[in-house]
Amino acid sequence: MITFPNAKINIGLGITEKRSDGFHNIASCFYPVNWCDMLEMIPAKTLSFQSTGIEIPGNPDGNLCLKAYHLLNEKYDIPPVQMHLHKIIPIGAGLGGGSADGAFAIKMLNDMNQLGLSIEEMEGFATELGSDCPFFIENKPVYVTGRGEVFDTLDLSLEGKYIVLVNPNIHISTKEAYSGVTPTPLSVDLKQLLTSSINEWKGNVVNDFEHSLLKNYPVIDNIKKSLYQKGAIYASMTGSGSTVFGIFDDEIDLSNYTEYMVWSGKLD
Ligand SMILES: C[C@](O)(CO)[C@H](O)COP(=O)(O)OP(=O)(O)OC[C@H]1O[C@@H](n2ccc(N)nc2=O)[C@H](O)[C@@H]1O
Ligand SMILES: Nc1ncnc2c1ncn2[C@@H]1O[C@H](COP(=O)(O)OP(=O)(O)OP(=O)(O)O)[C@@H](O)[C@H]1O
Repeated sequence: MITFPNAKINIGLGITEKRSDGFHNIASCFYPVNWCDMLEMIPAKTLSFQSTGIEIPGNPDGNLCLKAYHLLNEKYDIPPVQMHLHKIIPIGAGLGGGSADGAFAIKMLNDMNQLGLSIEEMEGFATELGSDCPFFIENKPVYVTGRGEVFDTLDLSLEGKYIVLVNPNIHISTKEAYSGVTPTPLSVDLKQLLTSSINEWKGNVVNDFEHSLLKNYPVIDNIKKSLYQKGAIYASMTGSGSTVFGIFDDEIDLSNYTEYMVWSGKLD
């Protein structure tokens, strides 16, 4: 079985409160984009994992695909699989790529072994893997609060809009990025803003990580400015960086981003 775990962007990201468990409460819109990894699992005699494509830092035993397997195996004693991840989504990039791999692994193992898990049960397992993981179970635009696992429907469709994602090859650690932010309650009704016209977003829909990170990494700031110069209706850093996205009505010329990792396409 093969699947294509996709990235997400954060449209607006309020970091509202530091929690007693060390995490932060956030408020954001998570929106799927089709920049994808490839994940294959086939039944095997022993459990194994290999990855190709972009090199993944750290020990392969800590890969979220394997962690997903162990999580389900603990409870359901599932047979071994051979896993192959072809990594394409930039890492430490605010795109939730690792989280998508973990969540898709849960969904694949559920299907392959006919575990019959509900969406809520899979989201519960995904939350154990990471804060961004549960979103990728349903994988549709939502308004998110809590640590990233509380979902509220959002009447927002950007279908047909053209999106450009530019990653300046900088790896930003999520933990460090959170430690550089002072949590503040939302000063606007983010959910309402998101469901108003996209033309209202510029300057109003804010990612709280930008304040510190755009100062520390001028290249991120410059990419954001260049996307606006190219006519973006809205541009922002996603998650804890370092990727910046711009939303446009039509395709744009990408020739001045050749030194970066870039993905563009229409939103679903
Ligand atoms: C920045 C976002 O991508 C926005 O969607 C997410 O909040 C990050 O989610 P993630 O990469 O899945 O992060 P996790 O693997 O759960 O946590 C990594 C570290 O980030 C910090 N962290 C993460 C999520 C959160 N809501 N509050 C936090 O403070 C914690 O220090 C945690 O130890
Ligand atoms: N499947 C995976 N893909 C990428 N990184 C993984 C994966 N599994 C585990 N990791 C570990 O997670 C670290 C990256 O986590 P990090 O949260 O910074 O990035 P991310 O998962 O690409 O998404 P984001 O930047 O949005 O948080 C890597 O350095 C690696 O050690």
